[in-house]
Amino acid sequence: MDIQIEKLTKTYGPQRAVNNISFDVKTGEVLGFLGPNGAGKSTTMKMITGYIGIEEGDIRIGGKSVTDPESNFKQHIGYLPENNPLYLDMPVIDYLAFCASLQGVEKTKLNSRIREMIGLCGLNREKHKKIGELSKGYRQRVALAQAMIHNPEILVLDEPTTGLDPNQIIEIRKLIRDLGKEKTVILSTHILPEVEATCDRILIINRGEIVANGTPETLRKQAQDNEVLRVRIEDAEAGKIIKSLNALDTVQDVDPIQREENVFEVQSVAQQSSKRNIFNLCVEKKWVLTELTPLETKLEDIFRNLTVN
Ligand SMILES: Nc1ncnc2c1ncn2[C@@H]1O[C@H](COP(=O)(O)OP(=O)(O)OP(=O)(O)O)[C@@H](O)[C@H]1O
Repeated sequence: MDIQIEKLTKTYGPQRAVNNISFDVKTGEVLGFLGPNGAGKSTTMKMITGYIGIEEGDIRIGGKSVTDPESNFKQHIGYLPENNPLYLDMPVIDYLAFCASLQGVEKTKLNSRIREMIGLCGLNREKHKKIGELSKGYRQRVALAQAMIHNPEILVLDEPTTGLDPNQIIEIRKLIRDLGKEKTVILSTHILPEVEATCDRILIINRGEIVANGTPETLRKQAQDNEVLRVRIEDAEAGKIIKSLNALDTVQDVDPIQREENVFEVQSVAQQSSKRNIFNLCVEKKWVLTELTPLETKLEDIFRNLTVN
């Protein structure tokens, strides 16, 4: 089920938490929502799930506006809020049964659905404990189980792996990827490797505005106007190599790498590649080229450049 966000705005007092943002999410897509603290991620997610109202703009879910009283959009959405309001006195299994009935899961399917979620979220040993007795990570698993209990077509997950141990993080990321093949998933996180591991597309939001939207590869390409190559050339003197590399038309800058003999970072002029020129130079000079690797811009750098103000 597709989601369309159009010119969405939300103001708290004098502050615009979300400022005129528009984006789409398609079925079978996992969208990673990134942004520094206070950027407006949770506010956007709360509007998508109907937790708070829309001030300006529109959200269409499966083509229908959430402002249409007949759209029943909430039944299609599973939501893991940032601070999940779990009922601490309820045993896990009763809580899931309660959530399932609230979400309208048919009575005949209730037990099998609860069993499935308990297995999927690794809650078997804890299922009879009260939620208040669970560790932080297990509470997060219960929260995930409740978000998925009614098998919704859309999942909105606000920092889904917070508090989980490394094994469970790997399992939950795999689960999100698998779910994302058929469902529409939006997840927010501060963990950049998490986005690379789970998301098809990244949206970066800063001070309520979208500052980037694309696949990790596209964002890297956009950020990297100039090719940077790591080059190792042997059987020649470093000074001569630097001089010859600098003389190539496509090369803008050459930096020798400290502590590594005859290794250089070569930056090309904008929109040009120096790979062939470097190879041909080594052939001509009879130098041995043992490394020629493009250096990628790290997602961390892209994020910092777009969000540090
Ligand atoms: N109920 C509220 N009342 C007043 N201001 C709010 C309220 N909720 C959020 N804000 C403000 O709106 C801005 C965006 O907050 P939001 O929680 O959406 O950010 P976020 O990107 O989810 O941040 P974080 O990564 O820290 O969770 C913040 O400046 C926040 O202080």
